[in-house]
Amino acid sequence: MESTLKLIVVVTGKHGAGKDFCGQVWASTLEDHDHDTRAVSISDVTKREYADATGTDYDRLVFDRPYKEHHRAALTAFFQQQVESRPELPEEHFLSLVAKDKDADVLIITGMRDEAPVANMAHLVPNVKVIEVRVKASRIMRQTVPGGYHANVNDTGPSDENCCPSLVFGNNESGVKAAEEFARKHLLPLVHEDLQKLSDMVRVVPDFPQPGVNFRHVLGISQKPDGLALCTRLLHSHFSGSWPKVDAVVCCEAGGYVFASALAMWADRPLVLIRKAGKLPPLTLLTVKPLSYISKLAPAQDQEQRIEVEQDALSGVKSVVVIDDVLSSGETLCGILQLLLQAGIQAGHVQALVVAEFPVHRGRAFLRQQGFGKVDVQSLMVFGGE
Ligand SMILES: O=P(O)(O)OC[C@H]1O[C@H](OP(=O)(O)OP(=O)(O)O)[C@H](O)[C@@H]1O
Ligand SMILES: Nc1ncnc2[nH]cnc12
Repeated sequence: MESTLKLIVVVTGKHGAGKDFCGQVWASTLEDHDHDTRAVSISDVTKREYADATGTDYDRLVFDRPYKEHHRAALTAFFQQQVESRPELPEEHFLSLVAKDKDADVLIITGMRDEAPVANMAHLVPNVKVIEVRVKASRIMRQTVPGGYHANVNDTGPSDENCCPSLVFGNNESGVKAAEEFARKHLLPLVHEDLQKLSDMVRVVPDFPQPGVNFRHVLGISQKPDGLALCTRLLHSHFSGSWPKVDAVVCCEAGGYVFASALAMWADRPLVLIRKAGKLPPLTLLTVKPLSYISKLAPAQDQEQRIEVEQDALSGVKSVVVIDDVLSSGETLCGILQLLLQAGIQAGHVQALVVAEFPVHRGRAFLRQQGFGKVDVQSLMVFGGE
């Protein structure tokens, strides 16, 4: 599908948190900065089908809050029933929205019920960056929204159990101003032209390492004039956490070393190096992992790898950022996370930042399956797998 879309923002949060309000404000802030932005609700598709099936008024379901509240439980049951008979329906709804607004720069989607929208949907639009922004508001605040929080409404909202939103917006203060400020600070950088500049530095090599693969030479950025400096600056500024709270920058040989070393120096944080087994002196922690997606395609070799980290390098370390050049199948990041876990560092204290992600290989879904969904994973660029 030919598309100009660069960014899809999926807005999640509890009932009455102000998701639609935020979506509208963020869209107009991005518009003010010349990014063609559309804010749409994925539940409108279901509302239309529900209205057709039950003879209810579609316009009132969308615009009349009390009317919508009255039908909320029945609408939810209707959607659940539909999904039971057609499990692929959420993906179909997502793709139909994207197809409608494929000529925009940014699409802001509210109303999605998926637990982990980035892990579950991003592979469907592999050239577009997809992020989840969770809107959080106190119960008091949610009660002030017209037609907002009702004690009898299922209030669980999205769970933090095995997933981590890309960003969180606290919708508690001065309404429009705070939401505008959030869009300027956190969303505008995601469509900044510097990312395109970085992407232009990635050489595409057809039929490498196998016929049919378009290899993206992400590591080659560091061989371009100013490439490493640009990439380091972007990694530093795109990190959504707080650098002073990071105890160490963790990386695995070989690709990760280049970008992690430069970033660790820039952020003034110590490095922790993971190497293939047998290279680091004892005492070490060890794990066995399958090869990365791209290494599996290289000429015959073992299908497994043993990787190690020095125990001492992680002693006293509580919170880390993992840096890698690429995330594709997630095998490498999973191996790193297993080593960190052995050292007592839980997923909730790890953030991962990669230069390029290949969502078609479903790395995020794999990490969730392995129990690492709580790790906050961010990527500067995304590439399709063609
Ligand atoms: O998500 P995955 O499928 O694991 O792919 C990502 C990994 O692939 C590459 O490493 P590779 O293992 O090929 O080794 P290298 O860095 O030594 O080239 C890259 O440096 C990442 O670490
Ligand atoms: N096409 C590709 N180029 C470089 N690294 C990759 N990892 C997975 N797919 C890749």
